[in-house]
Amino acid sequence: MSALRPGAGLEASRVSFARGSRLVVDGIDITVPRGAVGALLGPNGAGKSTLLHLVAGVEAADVAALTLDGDDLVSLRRRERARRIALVEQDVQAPTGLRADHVVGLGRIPHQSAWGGDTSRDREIVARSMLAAGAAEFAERRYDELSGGERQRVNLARALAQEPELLLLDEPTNHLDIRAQLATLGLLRRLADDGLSVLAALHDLSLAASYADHVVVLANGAVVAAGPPAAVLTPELIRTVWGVEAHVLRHPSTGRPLIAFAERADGHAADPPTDGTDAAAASVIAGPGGPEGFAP
Ligand SMILES: Nc1ncnc2c1ncn2[C@@H]1O[C@H](COP(=O)(O)OP(=O)(O)OP(=O)(O)O)[C@@H](O)[C@H]1O
Repeated sequence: MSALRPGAGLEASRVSFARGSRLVVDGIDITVPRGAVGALLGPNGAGKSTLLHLVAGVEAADVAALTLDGDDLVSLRRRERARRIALVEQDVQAPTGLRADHVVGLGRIPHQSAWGGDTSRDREIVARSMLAAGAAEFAERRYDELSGGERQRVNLARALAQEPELLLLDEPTNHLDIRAQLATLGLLRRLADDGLSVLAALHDLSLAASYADHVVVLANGAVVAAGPPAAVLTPELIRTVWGVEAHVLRHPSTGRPLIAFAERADGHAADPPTDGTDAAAASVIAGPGGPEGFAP
């Protein structure tokens, strides 16, 4: 990794945004240092997608101080911002009939001149991005005929093709089978290790704890906790924010938090485990060091 200057990465402060009279993002401060993976957690409607949109510039914050590597994002021209920040959204509209590799090629637009068209370098980056995101096998298929998980991989490839400094992802594991989830988060981890800043909204607390350096928990548009996963993801916090009972175990190989929910089928909280055996019954996930990529 290259030497970092102070303030490298994303620094967002006092980010606020109202829809009508309702403040849906309420004075949020968030930092994602260069080379770090940050996970944005919180219940439905907490404001995660809205915050990602505000950072990406899809919507304009009412109030915000946003810098990327010390540069003011708010005053940056749209094209420059698109060169430096990529957003993987949950639902992407693409023109009907477009091939998957052409959708990925859209990620090159901020780097191209108006009359230049695709260069061999653009095509090489598209192919490399599709391979990294596990989407190479769909390259010639129509995007609108792909499954949800296949489209999700193409969306990630498109963002990688943008060659951003900051990668924002809204539930990037949505629709993905477990192998693809682990491959995606492993890929994000490796990209961050190479210097990318990553901020992903996630619902799976154990996956977030396995791959993120830092988690930020939102509720009602505000940050309720932030810090290393092991410090933040406590049973008390999970009960307060999500209203569910959980046991926080240790991943047997990584030592990172592993969340086992303690809700019984009748809707009542289960009794806490009496020994460590419940840990084995919890869904054990591979942390960094698990599957290396999409190839079987
Ligand atoms: N287009 C919209 N018009 C009006 N309200 C909206 C719109 N989009 C989002 N909201 C509201 O803003 C709040 C924050 O929504 P947001 O999508 O950011 O939450 P989220 O944390 O991403 O939720 P989820 O986990 O369900 O994706 C919610 O109360 C939501 O209903």
